Amino acid sequence: MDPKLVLASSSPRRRDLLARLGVVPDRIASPDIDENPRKGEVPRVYALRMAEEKAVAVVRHAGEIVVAGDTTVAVGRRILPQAADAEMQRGFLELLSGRRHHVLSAVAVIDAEGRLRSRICDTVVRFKRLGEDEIKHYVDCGEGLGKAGGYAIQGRAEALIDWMAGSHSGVIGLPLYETRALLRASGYPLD
Ligand SMILES: Cc1cn([C@H]2C[C@H](O)[C@@H](COP(=O)(O)OP(=O)(O)OP(=O)(O)O)O2)c(=O)[nH]c1=O
Repeated sequence: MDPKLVLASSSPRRRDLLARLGVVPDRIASPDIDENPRKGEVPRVYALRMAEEKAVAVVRHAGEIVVAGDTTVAVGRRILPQAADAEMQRGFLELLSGRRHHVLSAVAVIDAEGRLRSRICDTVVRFKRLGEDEIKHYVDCGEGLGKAGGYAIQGRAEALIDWMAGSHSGVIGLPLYETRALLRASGYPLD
């Protein structure tokens, strides 16, 4: 019998990204972990640790495969968390304006035997120099709230991004190339 798949995520974007692999999770569980970075923890280590801790945090029944993800926006060593309000979002966009930053997107899969595998994808994104009016309009549209770094590349932010190198799906929340590879390596039947 094919293994059951659990998506350990409260993010609707991760569910939608799995659908682009033709995958519908059998169960969705919200991981409840401490997302505070450790002192001096570098972004890529943090993102991988978050994805792995989310996968481990949800209950895995016999025969189930668990998949989790974490998307971390980093400017140098500084991690930009999810924008909690408009003020925070404005500050992030002022910081991101006219410069490159990294989006570290990690995916972790626990197979039916309990083995954990994880991969990370590092995408470089550059916003154009943003005018006050562009920042105001983007903040006012509200799509960046609750998103790492205060923006959503799958939304209106993409029109403000003049260059990127890496994985578009990774910036949104689940790098599809790495996710497909890990699900196949973990025995999930995926073409
Ligand atoms: C940079 C970026 C982030 N995001 C979102 C993806 C994630 O939902 C969120 C990053 O926070 P995460 O902590 O990765 O994910 P989450 O808290 O939303 O969900 P869970 O931990 O339960 O899986 O930001 C976008 O939707 N578009 C983007 O361009």
